[in-house]
Parts: sequence; C-alpha cells; structure tokens
Amino acid sequence: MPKPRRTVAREENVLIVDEKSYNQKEQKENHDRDLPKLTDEQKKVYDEIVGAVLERTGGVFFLFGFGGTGKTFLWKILSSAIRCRGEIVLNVASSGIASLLLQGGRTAHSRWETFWWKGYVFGGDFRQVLPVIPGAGRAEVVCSALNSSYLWKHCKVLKLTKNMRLLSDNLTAEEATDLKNFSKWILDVGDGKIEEPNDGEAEIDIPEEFLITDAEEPIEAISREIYGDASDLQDNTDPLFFQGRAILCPTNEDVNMINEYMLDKLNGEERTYLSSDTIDPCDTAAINDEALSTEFLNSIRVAGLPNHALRLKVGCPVMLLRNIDPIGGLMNGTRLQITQLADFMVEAKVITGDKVGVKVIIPRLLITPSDTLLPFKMRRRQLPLAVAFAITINKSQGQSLSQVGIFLPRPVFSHGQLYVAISRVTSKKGLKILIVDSEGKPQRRTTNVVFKEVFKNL
Ligand SMILES: Nc1ncnc2c1ncn2[C@@H]1O[C@H](COP(=O)(O)OP(=O)(O)OP(=O)(O)O)[C@@H](O)[C@H]1O
Repeated sequence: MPKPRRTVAREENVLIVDEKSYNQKEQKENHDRDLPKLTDEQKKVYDEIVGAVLERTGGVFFLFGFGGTGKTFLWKILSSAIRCRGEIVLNVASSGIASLLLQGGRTAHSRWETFWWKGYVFGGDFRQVLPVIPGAGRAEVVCSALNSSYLWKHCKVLKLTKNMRLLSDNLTAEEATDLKNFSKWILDVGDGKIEEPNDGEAEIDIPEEFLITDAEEPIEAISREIYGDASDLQDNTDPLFFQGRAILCPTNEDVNMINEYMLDKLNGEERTYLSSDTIDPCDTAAINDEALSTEFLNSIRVAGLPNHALRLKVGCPVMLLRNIDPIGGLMNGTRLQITQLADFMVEAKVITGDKVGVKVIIPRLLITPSDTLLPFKMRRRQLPLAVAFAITINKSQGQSLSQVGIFLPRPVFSHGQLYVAISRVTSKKGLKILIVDSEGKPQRRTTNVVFKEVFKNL
C-alpha cells in the first residue's frame, strides 16, 4: 500500500484538501481570459459578489436571469476569481445535469456541513422546470421554489437580462430585429404571456417558421430534420455533430420511440446488454418474496435506472445516468458517443463539457434506483447509459444546442417545460417543432404550462 501523503495527513479535512487542490495559475488564466468578455450587467454582478467575498462582508445573493443570459458563464468566472486566490468555492446544484456544467460541480449533499461560509450565491430562472417532486401537485411544486423559503427575504436579487445564447456579431438591422423578436417570444412563452388571460395552462400558436407540418411519419420526419440521413451517421467523426443536436420530448416513452427508430436506422455493430437484477440483501423483508421474481425485476423501468435490455450500436450517442468521475467530466447527464462494444463494458468518446473528444471506458455498475416509489430495494448491474438521440426536456435543462427538434406527440405537462425546450437553441434557424395529435397528424397549437405564482416577490 502506498503511504498517505504527509500534506494530506496534516490537513484536518480531506474535503478541504480537495477544494484547495485547484491549480491557481490555471484558474487565474481562465479568469483573466473571460473577465474582459463580461457585459456591463454581468460585470456589475461580478463586482458585487467578488467584493463581498474579498472584503469579507459576505451576503446572500440570488442571480436571476432567463435561459442564456450567462448565469453559468458567471458561475465559472466567479469560481476562478475566488479559487485563483487559494480560497474555496463549492458549486452545488439541485440536479446532476446542472452540476456537470461547472468545474468541481456536485449535487447538493452533505458537503455543506464542512465549511464556514463567507457568502452564498443562489441562482436560476423561475421560468424553467421547477424541482421534480414525485406525485406533487401545483401548490407543492410552487412552494418548493427558493422564493417561497424564509431564506428569500435575506437574498439580494441581482438580475441579468441579455440573451447571450442568441448573441451574434455582424447582424443586419433586419436580422437584429428578428433576433430580438425571437428572444421576446421565448420570454413570453416562459412568462405565460401568450393567449392571456390564462391561469397556468394555455393553448398557444407556434410560429409557422418553426413548425414541421409535412410529416406522414412523425418520428421519421423529426429524426431526419435533426440528424439527416441516419445511415451516414456512423461515419460522422465530428464530435460537434452530436454535441450540438438533440431531439427533446416531454416523456421517457416518447424519447424511447425515437431512440429505437434511430438505432434501427444506424449502420454499425450492435449489442444488447442485459442487466442482472436482484433484491438488495439489506431489504430482509423482500429478499425471500417469491413474487419479486427475476422476470418481474427485469421489467421495471424507472427514471435514472438503465433499462434491463440496453441496445447499443457503435456510433450512437448515449447519456450517462450516474456520476462516475466528476473531475474527469463523467457526470450524470454527460453525453458520449459509443466507439467500441466489449463484453461487459463499452468505450465511448465524450461529446459534452470540457472533455470533448476524450475516450473513456464505461463499465457495468451496481445501481440502486434513488428516486423510486418501489416498496422494495432492488439493485441492477448494468452499464449506466441510455441512448440519447432524443432526451427528455427536463434532462436538456442547462444545455446550449445548435439544432433542437422538439417532438410533442403529447403536450408538455409541467411548469416551464416548453420554455426550457425552446430556449436551448443558439440560433433561430436551429429550432424545429413537430406537434402531432393522437392520430399522428401535424398540429399548429400546443399547451404551454406556466405556474405564474412562482414569479411573485422577484
Ligand atoms: N460575456 C460572455 N461572453 C461570451 N459568451 C458568453 C458570455 N456570457 C454568456 N456567454 C455564452 O452564452 C451561452 C449561454 O450562457 P450560459 O449557459 O451561461 O447561460 P445560462 O443563463 O446559464 O442559461 P440556462 O439558464 O439556459 O442554463 C453560453 O454559450 C456562454 O458561453
């Protein structure tokens, strides 16, 4: 066994060592590179927060800005401004998908207890999808948002208003107006201002230019629109191709339909990985229950748990369902492209985040579903992956994509989903929406859900 490093032994806490192990020179270079890029409103926020930390005045801040205003960009520069001075920043997020956007990001867990705080910065956009609480109604979801908390009165709200995702240089006056209108339409959807008066749910018209109206076979139509001819995909070696594209759907069921279709079309070596499912031995009540047969366990599909039968092909994009290596960029939500299929593992190339292009091996893991209403504890040994030609709207939160296909074989069902979907896109021409009725006929209207009471006291 190697001896423990003395430096580690002398420090009181390994988490503090962990947080202080950032390369200060690298952090300073990142900081100095991005500082001149800040817009005036971003710089104001930066000055206020960095000032409170450096002058030790502390404070509780809430950074409020709609999708694409640069909240993540600011988190990064604020983190490097503080880390380059050898101080500690804890980036925590309420979901894995958000935490993977930041260096050293984690989901909010027990780390909190370890540190003494000089300041808190919260942030977000109340127009986006709110915390998912299984079985909760509108009131409970709204009450789970930060501005319903007793902490809210201590928060100083800082605002960002300029959509940086849609920012382009060298626009003609006409293009600039067009972009401004697009940006406004996205916000109006987010604020529930279209088809007013409404109390949360409204049928809204989608502008013609985004609609796919000619679709005999809806799944084929949306897939072709975003990925072109699927038979050419496997030879596509450009990591940016998949990085910038996704089809977004409201539910996992819709996502599965598209992924199966795309897998059928993709030429490439194929394997189906079957999981081994068991009852967790610590669940002594269920371990001998004969009703919980292997076949029954195999049939269970819950969010966050890879399927029992996972069909993969070389060349297909996949999404990680577990945090494997946060520092190496392998987090719940990271997207990869399969490069080799082996007996109990796969090789894949990272296509999102800072580690784009890096090849990694993904092994099988023993996974216990975390968010489940199952009345017993099960374990599944499987590759922690799901095919990701299509992903749910909730999983897309926080991502910037150049080509977004929104497939709505059923309307969105929760606050902010339509807004999150349409605000992922980096340009107007990259957005396509296919709405179909129960008979598969293309439609021009869809439901928008906005719980307006969540915007109170902002
Ligand atoms: N000052 C800036 N200079 C250059 N690019 C910027 C700047 N601010 C933001 N961006 C870019 O704009 C895009 C959107 O920014 P970012 O992802 O930080 O927004 P966000 O507010 O976190 O969005 P969301 O709420 O949808 O997650 C990113 O590609 C980011 O790199």
